[in-house]
Amino acid sequence: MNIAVCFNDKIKGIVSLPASKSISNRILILNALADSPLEIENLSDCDDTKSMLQVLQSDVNYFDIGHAGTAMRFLTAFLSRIVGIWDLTGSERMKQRPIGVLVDALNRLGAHIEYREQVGFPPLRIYGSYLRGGEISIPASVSSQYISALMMIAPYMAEGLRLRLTGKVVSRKYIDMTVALMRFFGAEIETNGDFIKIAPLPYTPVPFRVESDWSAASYFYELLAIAEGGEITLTGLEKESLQGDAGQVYVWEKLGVKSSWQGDKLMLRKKEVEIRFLEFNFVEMPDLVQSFAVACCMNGIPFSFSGVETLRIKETDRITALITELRKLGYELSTEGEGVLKWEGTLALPEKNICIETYHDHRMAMAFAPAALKHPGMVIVDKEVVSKSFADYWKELQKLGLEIEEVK
Ligand SMILES: O=C(O)C1=C[C@@H](OP(=O)(O)O)[C@@H](O)[C@H](O)C1
Ligand SMILES: C=C(OP(=O)(O)O)C(=O)O
Repeated sequence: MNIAVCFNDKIKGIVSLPASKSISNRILILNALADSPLEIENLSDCDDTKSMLQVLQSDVNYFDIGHAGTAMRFLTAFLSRIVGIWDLTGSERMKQRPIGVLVDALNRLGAHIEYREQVGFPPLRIYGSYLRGGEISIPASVSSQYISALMMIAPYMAEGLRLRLTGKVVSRKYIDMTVALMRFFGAEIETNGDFIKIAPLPYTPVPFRVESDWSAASYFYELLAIAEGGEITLTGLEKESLQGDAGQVYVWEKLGVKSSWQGDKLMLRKKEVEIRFLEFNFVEMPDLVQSFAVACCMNGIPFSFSGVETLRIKETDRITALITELRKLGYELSTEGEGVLKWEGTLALPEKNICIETYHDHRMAMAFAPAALKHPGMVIVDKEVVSKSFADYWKELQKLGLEIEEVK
C-alpha cells in the first residue's frame, strides 16, 4: 500500500523500539548450536528473524529466506554442518547479493556447497556434513556477515578456526558483536588485529534478553533533527550496547539532537546545530547512511560520507536509490569513486507530486518518512516494506503526530 504522510507540528511522545534483528538472528543460531532449551526474551518479531526461525524450526529441506541478508549468510554456514541436503534461496534481490566469499571459505574448511543458478550468488545447494576447520584467509571488504557466519559455527569445527581477515575490514562493529555474543555462550576466542582464533569448544546454553535496536532509533533522531522543536523518549535501548550503531549519538549531537539517559530511557531534545558541513566515515555504521543523508539535506547541511561502498549490495543499491529519491525533493547528490556519497549544497526544483520509491528496502521508507515535515503530503510507496526490521514503525510515528492517508 502507498501512503501520503504529514506531521502535526508538535513532535512529542514515547517510542517503543523493536528488538535488534542483528542480535536476534545471532542468538537464534547460537541457541540452536548450543541445543539450548532456554527461551530468548524479547526476540525480534521482524521478517528477517521470522525467516531465520522458520528454517530452524522446519522439517523440510528447501528454504526461502526472502530479503534477510543475515539469515542467508548465517544459515549457509549453519546448514553446512547439519547432515543432509539443503536448498537455500531468497528474493530476486537476494539472488543479486554476493555470497561467493563465504561459500569459498566454507568449501575450503571442508563443506560442500554448490550454486544452483549464478556462480557466486544464491540460490545454493548445501551438502551438510562434517567440517574440518583450520586456518584460512578471507577478504573482509564485502560483508562482515560472512565472517560472523563462519565464526559462529567455528566451535563445532574439528580443528576450530583461525581466520585471517584481508583487505579493508567493513562493518567491524558487527564482528565485535559476534565475538561478544559467542563469549557469552562460553566460546574461547582470541583476537589480534585482523587475526581471530576460535577453539573447538561447544557452547553452553545461557538465558538471554535481546536489547532494542539502535539502527531503528536513528529515524527518531532524524525526525527531531529536522523538526523545529519537540522531545522524544526512546525505550528499551542499552547504553553499553553490543550494537555499533549506538555510536550515532555523538553524530546527531552535531546535527542538533541531544541525548540524555533517564534511568533506562533515552530522552532526545533539540539543541543548536554545531556544524555547517558533516564529514563522516560510515564504514562501522552502514545502515545509518540513509537517515543522516535525508536529515542533512532537510537541514541544508552539505555532507561528505565516506565508507559507503557496501551500500550498493544491500536490500537495494542504496547509493543510487538515495541520489534518485533525494533529487525528487530538490537535492543533487553525487559520488566520488565507490566509497563517497556527497551533497555539496546543489539544489534543484522539487517535484510537484513527490512519490518516494522504496525499492523493497525498509530503510528507504523509514529514512524518508521524516522528510514529510518539510514536504507534507509526499507519498511513500509500499508502506509494508518496513516489516523487514520494524513492523510497528508507522504506529510509533503516529504516536509522534504522523498522519497517514492511503493513496493509489
Ligand atoms: O551482521 C549483521 O547483523 C549486519 C551487518 C551489516 O552488514 P554488512 O556486514 O554486509 O555491511 C549490516 O549492514 C546489516 O544490516 C546487519
Ligand atoms: C543491510 C541490512 O540487512 P541485511 O544485510 O541483513 O539484509 C539492513 O537491515 O540494513
